[in-house]
Amino acid sequence: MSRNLKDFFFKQAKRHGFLARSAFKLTEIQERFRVIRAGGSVLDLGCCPGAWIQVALQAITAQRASTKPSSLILGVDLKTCRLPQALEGRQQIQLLEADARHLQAVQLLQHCRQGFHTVLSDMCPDTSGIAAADVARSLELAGHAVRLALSNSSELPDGIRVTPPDQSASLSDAHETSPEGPQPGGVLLPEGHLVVKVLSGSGCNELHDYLRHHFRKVVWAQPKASRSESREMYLVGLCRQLTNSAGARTRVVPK
Ligand SMILES: C[S@@+](CC[C@H](N)C(=O)[O-])C[C@H]1O[C@@H](n2cnc3c(N)ncnc32)[C@H](O)[C@@H]1O
Repeated sequence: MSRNLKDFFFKQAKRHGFLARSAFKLTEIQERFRVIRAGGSVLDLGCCPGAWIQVALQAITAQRASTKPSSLILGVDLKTCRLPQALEGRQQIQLLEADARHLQAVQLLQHCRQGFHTVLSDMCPDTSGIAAADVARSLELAGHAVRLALSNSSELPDGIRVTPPDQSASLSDAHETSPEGPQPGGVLLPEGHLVVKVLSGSGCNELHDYLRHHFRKVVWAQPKASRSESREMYLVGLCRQLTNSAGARTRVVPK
């Protein structure tokens, strides 16, 4: 991105009262793919300083849907996220200070029992400047976001290391069981959407291919507000599909 464009997004963020220019990345993704729905629930991994929370709040409260009980944003970050006063009091926003690599889906479902309509991850590691190492660490974080969303860590592509899920932490009490077929693991509801940041490099295509088994459509997005020197890209998985044990997709009826 040119210096001018960089200044443009910085100024725009100030003008619109966004906490960071990153707001425009999610805004662009939302305008293109409608990943967040009015009245929906959103898990925002790596939420600090809170610009995506601001964008998500606008989306879930659109069409006067704010009073729906499902309307919630759960922001997770390693750091303490201090939101401005105007946001702090909003009942739709909950914050959790935690390392996403050590979280289990059941812990997140305690905040939103039905599951989330949208899972976002803008998590990124502190970069070292060594491209291969940075890509690997960003893929690891992306892998954890995918694990929490879908909870099928044993199927994650080679090269993506994730903490093994706690087998004792059963999700069966969080998602209804049905004799008709496979049930969702993780926190993402059937037909829900996923947005995950990765630094492009080795392993990204494998993650893309993996997600294709779980979503009706998977696309790459590179928002204009991303810095041109940055390798960051977003994988967008649209409409989660359930898979059976053989990996075949099953038609799901949205809740
Ligand atoms: C680019 S910032 C996110 C910006 C945010 N989307 C916004 O618009 O305000 C990346 C965040 O990921 C967080 N992060 C990195 N590793 C994490 C981890 N393992 N668990 C939780 N958060 C993490 C960092 O603390 C940082 O705040």
